[in-house]
Amino acid sequence: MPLLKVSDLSVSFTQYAGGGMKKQTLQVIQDLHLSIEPGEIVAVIGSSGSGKSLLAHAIMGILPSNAAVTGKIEFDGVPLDAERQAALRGKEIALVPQSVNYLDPLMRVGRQVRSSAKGGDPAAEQRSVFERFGLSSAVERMFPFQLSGGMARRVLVSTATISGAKLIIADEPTPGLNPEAVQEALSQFKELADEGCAVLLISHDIESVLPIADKVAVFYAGTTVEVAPAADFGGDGGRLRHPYSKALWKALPQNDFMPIPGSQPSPNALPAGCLFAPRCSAATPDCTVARPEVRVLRGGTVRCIHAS
Ligand SMILES: Nc1ncnc2c1ncn2[C@@H]1O[C@H](COP(=O)(O)OP(=O)(O)OP(=O)(O)O)[C@@H](O)[C@H]1O
Ligand code: NI
Repeated sequence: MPLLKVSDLSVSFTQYAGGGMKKQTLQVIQDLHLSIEPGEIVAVIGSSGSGKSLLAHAIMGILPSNAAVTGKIEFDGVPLDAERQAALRGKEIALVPQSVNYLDPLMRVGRQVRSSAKGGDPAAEQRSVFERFGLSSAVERMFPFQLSGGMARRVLVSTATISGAKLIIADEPTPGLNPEAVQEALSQFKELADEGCAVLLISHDIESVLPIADKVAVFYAGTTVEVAPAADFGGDGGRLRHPYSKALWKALPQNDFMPIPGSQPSPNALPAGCLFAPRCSAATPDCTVARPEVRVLRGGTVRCIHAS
């Protein structure tokens, strides 16, 4: 049984445009599906604005109050409603945020990390988790502004680890880190997965996450166009199922370095049929009729009527 199962998730925001007279709906996530098993690392890949962070916030239950959510999120086989989200947040489900701005600027970091401990001896647990992630005991007494980027990231990972969470959601955990620090950060997530934790790893950078990911979910304009075993990202991309995943793969410098023409549609101007059709070289008139359903194909899933 998956630890987390997201089905048909949609998120929209209502905004008032044109001097507050006109109401517009921004459809930011549509019919999104995703599941993750204990011990598994699922990488969520997609360009800026594709809905990656909003998915994380929807699972955590921290979307802004003007967001309307439909669909189903289940954790451990039980629906994850607002009450359960509040009860599990920071305990069974932990977020490793992108930025140190999520730390309390006025509290020493040791104390912040200890406040997430679930065991009986928070001080001992905090020391052991700091040791595990190479943070000296002096760091305990520092304030967030005194930390380097790499130290701050280790503090954030320490907080998630000490909580003993079953699901860790890491939102772009490696921005601005040098390549060695990126590898170090990713190996820490791999260790947590090896200990049985499910890890949802959000990233722009498909290459760096591939070595540790089990599955890759490719996001486009607020939906999952493909979920593939990580091993399918290889060679000329021929094992991939969706034209967008293939195009992403081919766009990498070490592959064809071919950019994808056009741009991702904005949430207030989504095309009627397949969201990728306007940019797809394989699109036919059928593609513009309706949103393609999710299909299971060769051990993955795809939303494309032509995929085979
Ligand atoms: N509070 C909000 N109100 C209206 N629109 C929003 C709100 N928050 C996010 N959006 C829009 O939702 C879409 C998805 O945003 P999201 O932050 O999930 O993207 P992302 O994939 O995480 O991008 P990035 O890689 O840049 O972090 C974007 O078009 C964004 O502008
Ligand atoms: Ni984001």
